[in-house]
Amino acid sequence: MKISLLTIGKSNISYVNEAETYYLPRLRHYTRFEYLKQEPKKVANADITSVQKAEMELILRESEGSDCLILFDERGKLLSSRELAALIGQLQNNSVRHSLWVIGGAYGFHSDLYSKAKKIISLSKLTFSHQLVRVIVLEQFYRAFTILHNHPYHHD
Ligand SMILES: C[S@@+](CC[C@H](N)C(=O)[O-])C[C@H]1O[C@@H](n2cnc3c(N)ncnc32)[C@H](O)[C@@H]1O
Repeated sequence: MKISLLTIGKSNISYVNEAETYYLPRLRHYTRFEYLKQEPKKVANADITSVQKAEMELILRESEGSDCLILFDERGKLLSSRELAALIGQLQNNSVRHSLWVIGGAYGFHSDLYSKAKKIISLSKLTFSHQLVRVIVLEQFYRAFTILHNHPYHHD
């Protein structure tokens, strides 16, 4: 299964760049992994809902080529690392060809987007910056694949 991770928002933070340099080759050792970075939408005289709507349209356009849309959102379902690994394994076993996982921008997702997603995953009850979530998700994807391949990285 190809995994695409779509991120929305600017990021020139060195710890994010370092995490990308560290985890992307490790992840690509296990799977076809596409990392898509989109700039936040600029809308004239923008209110938050208009920005969310423009970003939802962008996400839905990206999702046209995939067969499973998954959102990261603090209001979603909390998963352990083993449960995340199990979800990836389940998608692979269900012959999902291409899953698109999305980290929202500074304002989060438009309310209409939630019903279009197959899963909504929370990484914590805390709200993190979109930059920090990139680091967490890259590490958790890597951890998930080491779990699926019984490689000694995850210990519980
Ligand atoms: C700064 S947060 C969005 C802001 C927040 N929704 C709000 O109402 O202000 C940016 C993105 O990071 C991701 N995110 C932040 N905290 C998260 C968490 N605990 N679990 C999963 N995703 C999270 C989500 O994709 C979110 O859209």
